[in-house]
Amino acid sequence: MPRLAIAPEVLADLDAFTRPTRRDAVIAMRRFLEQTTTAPHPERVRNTRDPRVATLWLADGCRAVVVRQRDVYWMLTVLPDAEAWSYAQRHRFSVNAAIGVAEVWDAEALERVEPALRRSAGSTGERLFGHVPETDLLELGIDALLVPLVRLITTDVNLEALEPLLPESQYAPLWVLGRGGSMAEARQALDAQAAVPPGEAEVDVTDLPAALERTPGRAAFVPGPADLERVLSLPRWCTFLSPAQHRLAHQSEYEGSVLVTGGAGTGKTLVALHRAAHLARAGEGRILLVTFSQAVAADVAAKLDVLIEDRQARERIEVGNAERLAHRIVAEAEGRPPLLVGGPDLATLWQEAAGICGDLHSPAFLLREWEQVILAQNLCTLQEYLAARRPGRSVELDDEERTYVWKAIEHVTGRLRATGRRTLLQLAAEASMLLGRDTGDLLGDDAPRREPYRHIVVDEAQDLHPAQWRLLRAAVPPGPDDLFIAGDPHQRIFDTRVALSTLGIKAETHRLSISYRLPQEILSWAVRLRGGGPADGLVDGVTELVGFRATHPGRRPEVREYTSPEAELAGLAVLVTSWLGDGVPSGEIAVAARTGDMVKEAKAVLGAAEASVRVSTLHGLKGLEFRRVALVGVADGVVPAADTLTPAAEDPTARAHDLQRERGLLYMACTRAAERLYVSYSGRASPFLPP
Ligand SMILES: Nc1ncnc2c1ncn2[C@@H]1O[C@H](COP(=O)(O)OP(=O)(O)OP(=O)(O)O)[C@@H](O)[C@H]1O
Repeated sequence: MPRLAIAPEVLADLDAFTRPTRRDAVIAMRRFLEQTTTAPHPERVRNTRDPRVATLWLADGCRAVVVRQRDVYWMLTVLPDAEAWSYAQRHRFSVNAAIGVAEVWDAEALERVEPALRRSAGSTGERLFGHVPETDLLELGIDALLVPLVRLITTDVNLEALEPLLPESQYAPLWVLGRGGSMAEARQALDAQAAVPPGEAEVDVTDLPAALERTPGRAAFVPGPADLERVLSLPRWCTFLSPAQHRLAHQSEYEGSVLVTGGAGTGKTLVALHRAAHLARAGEGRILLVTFSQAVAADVAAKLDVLIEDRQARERIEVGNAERLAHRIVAEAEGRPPLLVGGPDLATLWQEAAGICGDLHSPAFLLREWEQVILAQNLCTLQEYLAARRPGRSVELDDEERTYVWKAIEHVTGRLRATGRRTLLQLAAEASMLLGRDTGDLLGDDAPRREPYRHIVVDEAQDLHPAQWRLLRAAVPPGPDDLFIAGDPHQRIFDTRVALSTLGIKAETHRLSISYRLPQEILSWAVRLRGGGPADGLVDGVTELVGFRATHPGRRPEVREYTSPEAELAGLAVLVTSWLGDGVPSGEIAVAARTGDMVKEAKAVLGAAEASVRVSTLHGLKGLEFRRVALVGVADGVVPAADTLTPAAEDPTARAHDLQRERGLLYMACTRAAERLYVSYSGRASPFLPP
């Protein structure tokens, strides 16, 4: 029986055919797998660059291109007849000599660009890889046939133009070298292309079937018709991960905790979903998948339903957020749901507290001190507070001042206690103490009384507060695969700059750097907006955005200036109407603004224009993705929101952090757009917008 491996492109290719043709094509594939008498058979194509390539007739005007070796057929694409033959003639198929993965490259297109490269090389002495010895290029897995062409490349722009024509496993190390990276860095980029390391044995470049087994992102083996149906009917992200994503999600076991960082759209959520699925299938205990909000949780839960076929495994995973977990634990312990304090009441209490301090410190200063120093370190007594470090707070407080501040804060906590109310962070702190007390050494398998989870997978980890981290830490016993954490410090939208190591979470760290969501133009614009600089939190030290790149080109973001807010809103209505007119489903369009008032105005104007799409605050976009995103009111004084900034006179460090947070918020919102980004303002532009 033949063994069939499906490439990811086949899914979208089949969708391009009419429904009856698609159905016939799938029936033909099934017959091929089962080798029935009516099964299609491989037909040779004339003038191919590779003798192993053939086509399979699947339906009228619909043909698959396969590369065959021994009993394995790698199905690369499904196209109308003439296009299938042309594809078969144009491409080469090889095994990367360094890491043993299967590769496809458009040899004809490369031959066509060679004269232009030669001309450009002739007109200048410059060579991007002139200094790199041939042995190094070969060591980096560059195919010997390609080395002469690589030698002709003069600039990184030349190289980038070749990206669509080269296999990613050859492009990735070249890209690093081309930007001045060292051999070691280029080797790292190459190794990241191996989903399954080739092991000690030397790679056999003639063994394509073995290479396909090492290339799960480009070849899904379908042993039988049921597997075939499943791969063809599921969305692509369920089956095909990039090598780095695959390795992270499917490693059989990690010794302890894992942290995955990466820029926007690099697949962190996807990896978290696949890791949760992997752990659930391995079948040991309950798993909590923590997301940021209930809205995102619903989306994540629906994706898990699609990803995990086995119902028992699916039921092992609970999707929730830290607030909900804390609420449940406290409710269970106290026998009734805890009462939460409302925002206005809390604001009044902080006003009173500031009065107690003789108005030496503002309510905002006291609130920060409480959340970022006292709750963050779980300080329970004045003595502990007097002895504590106050990281991130630049205003020094001597013992006397700290005692005043403590008293003021005690006023708030005392009033809350007296009225039986709590904040969400207090609830988290309480829940982690309850878990510590109730589980303690009961976390083992012998007495799993309140042991909540065997594994916790955390997405959007950059915005969790230390109190919430302590809760998660207490909710899973330390051990192999206890915490799998994904986050991006550059997208942080709250003031929670905490390194996991300071919370006793020692995580091995990995990084994803290729964005599958953002077109290159949106990515580079957003990076300029973010400042490209480092961000702290999660990891020790800082995370840089260097090496962050996109897989595809697109349109540049459109930035529009208006003379008045009315004109800006009218412009928004025209824009969204035109997007809907382009056939973009309303669920794939998002409009957002910094303030609630602007959200209301945008809703009103879009409602009047019968352009009903999602409209939210910038915060409301977190964790989501849309084809097209319009951000309005991105003006000076609005972004950053003046009322959220600590006055520099009061605490310059806090102000700098506030500005970073606001910048991160705008960056996060901009990077939700998979296809088009529109940003508008009236008056002066936000200082965050790149020139
Ligand atoms: N290997 C891949 N191939 C194709 N598409 C991918 C791949 N990895 C991720 N994607 C797609 O890219 C998009 C972004 O993925 P995901 O939401 O997991 O990224 P993220 O890193 O969590 O993003 P963010 O931090 O910006 O929220 C999704 O549409 C996802 O399906």
